[in-house]
Order: sequence, then C-alpha cells, then structure tokens
Amino acid sequence: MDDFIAGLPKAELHLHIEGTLEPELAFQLSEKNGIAIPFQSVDEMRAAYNFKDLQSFLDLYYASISVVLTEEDFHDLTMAYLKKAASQNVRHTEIFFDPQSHTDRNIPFETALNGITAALKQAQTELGISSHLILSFLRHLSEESAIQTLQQAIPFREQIIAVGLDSSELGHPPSKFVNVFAEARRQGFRVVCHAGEEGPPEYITEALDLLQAERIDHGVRCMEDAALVERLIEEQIPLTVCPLSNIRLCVFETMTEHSLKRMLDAGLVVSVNSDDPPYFGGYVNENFLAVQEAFDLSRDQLVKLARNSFESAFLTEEEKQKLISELADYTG
Ligand SMILES: Nc1ncnc2[nH]cnc12
Ligand SMILES: [Zn+2]
Repeated sequence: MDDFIAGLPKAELHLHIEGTLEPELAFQLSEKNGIAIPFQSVDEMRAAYNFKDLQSFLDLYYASISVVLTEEDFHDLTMAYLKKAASQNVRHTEIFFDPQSHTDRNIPFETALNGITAALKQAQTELGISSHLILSFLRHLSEESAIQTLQQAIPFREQIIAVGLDSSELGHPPSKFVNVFAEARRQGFRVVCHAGEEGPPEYITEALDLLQAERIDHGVRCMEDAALVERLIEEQIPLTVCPLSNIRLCVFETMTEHSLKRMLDAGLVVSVNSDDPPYFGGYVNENFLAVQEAFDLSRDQLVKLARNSFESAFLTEEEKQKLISELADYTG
C-alpha cells in the first residue's frame, strides 16, 4: 500500500506555508538573519513538537516563523514544500499564507506574497505542480485588522484565489468576521474557513451561513450534528481533513477514533491533507498511510479520497477532469 499511496495522483488543499518550516531551514535562517531561536539543536526543536491542544502548537508556530524575513526566505520556504509535495505526486496544491503574522513584525505584505508566488511559478515550470494561494485571516485578531489585510491584498487580487480563516478557533467564531468576508466576496475572492477542528459544529454552520464558505477546513466535529452532516452531503461541501494534525493536537486520542472513515462512509466530500507537516510528523502521503493503516482502507477508498481532493479544488471543470482522468488511469 505504501507504493500505491506514493504514486497516487492527488491534490493538497489544506497546507499552511508558515507551517512547513523544517527545523533545518529554521536554523539556517536563524543564523543568516541573526534571529535567535530558543533551541540548541534541530533535534531539540523537533522534540518540542509535543502539543496538548491547538493553542500550544500555535504559540510555537508563530514564534518559529520569526526567522523568515526576506522575499528570498519566503521563496525558499515555499520551494522546499513544493519539491516535497511534487515528490509525493501532489499534482495541485492550494496553499494558505497568514499575512498578519508577517505584517505584524513589520514585513511588508508584498515581501511574503512575492516570495511565495515566485516559488509557485517556478514549481509550475520546473516540477509540473500547479498551485493557488489562499490568504488566511488570523481569527484571534480583530475584524478591523482583517479588513486592513484585505485592503493590502486588493492590488494582488489576481494572485490570490480565496480568503480563509485560521488560528485559535474557540472563542473566535466565524460570526466575528461577517463584514470582511462580505467585502472579500464582493472583490471576487472564493471563501474557505477553518471550522469544527476544536470548535463546535455550530461554527461550521456559521461558516456556511454567515461567511458563505464553499469549503470547510477540518470540519471533523460535524459528525456530532446529524442534520449538519446531511446538509454537508446535500450541498456537497468539501471538507479538508488533516488526520495527523488532529492526533497531534489531541482532537482525537488515536487514529482509530478519528472521524475520517465515518465521514467517508457517510458520503461527505473529504480529502486528506497535512496542515503543518513537520510539526505533525508527516506530509500528505504519511497522512494517507496513517489512515490507511488505522482503517484498513482499500485501494478504491484511497482513490476516492484522491478524487475528492481534485473535485474539491478551485480548478476549472476542464482542469479537474484532466487530473481525474490521470487518476482513473492509475493502477499503482
Ligand atoms: N490546524 C490549524 N488550525 C488553525 N490555525 C492554524 N494555523 C496553522 N495550522 C492551523
Ligand atoms: Zn489548518
């Protein structure tokens, strides 16, 4: 099954570029930029990836990104992820970036954006991997701050396909961001939203009703609300699930308790993604492998998850069909 998963064509739709910083690159950038990190070695840094909940992870995630400063740093960070993704046969990826985590440390919006987009373009030609970029607002900050961030994004509208909402979920419901999402939709951005990771199913409903989210990131707690599950199936709302992330952040105690298999069996449009791979112990293929092993998934079920990833992407019908036919030809 390892080889079957390795070669399976797939899309990755839930990936935070800031969360792809490997300790090795963090140390290189720390030295280059003269910014200290509170670890003596790569091993010590990796050993700190031991979280009790989402917030304990976010504290380290925001502290670690402080070493990434220049356009070149953002380019190198993004290129490292894209090379890894291409090596795992990711054919298309939709990447989050958190501009407020950079503008709040006086890095101009366009420094992060230009570095990331240069890498996306380079990877399209050199690695044959296509990508879209999603601007994610930090929900622990104010709506006013999100509005300012949206304004900074307007000149770069063509380079950003969608807006999303991430960071500390509990206590920061989608309803806090109704105005900024309404304006983003007016500007032509597609809409996604992290909901139902640590937060209750009501946050998923709010994301759909109040933000008009077209895709839910995580959404694993939808299974607590049968009417919501029915709605998500009826409306074919995709859910980008991140199995290893959910275990490392203690959303579920063990993989066999994870809701992914129940979600798949119910007919929800679920895909498998890595979220913040070095922090959670694996890129997309390690996530596929973990759920395959926990639930003894068949080849057909793995193909279904890969097909869902293409169906859920912000691609044209023609682009989707091309990738789906590549998947149909795949025999492992
Ligand atoms: N899993 C996650 N949930 C919320 N915000 C995040 N930012 C990076 N990873 C995240
Ligand atoms: Zn996420």
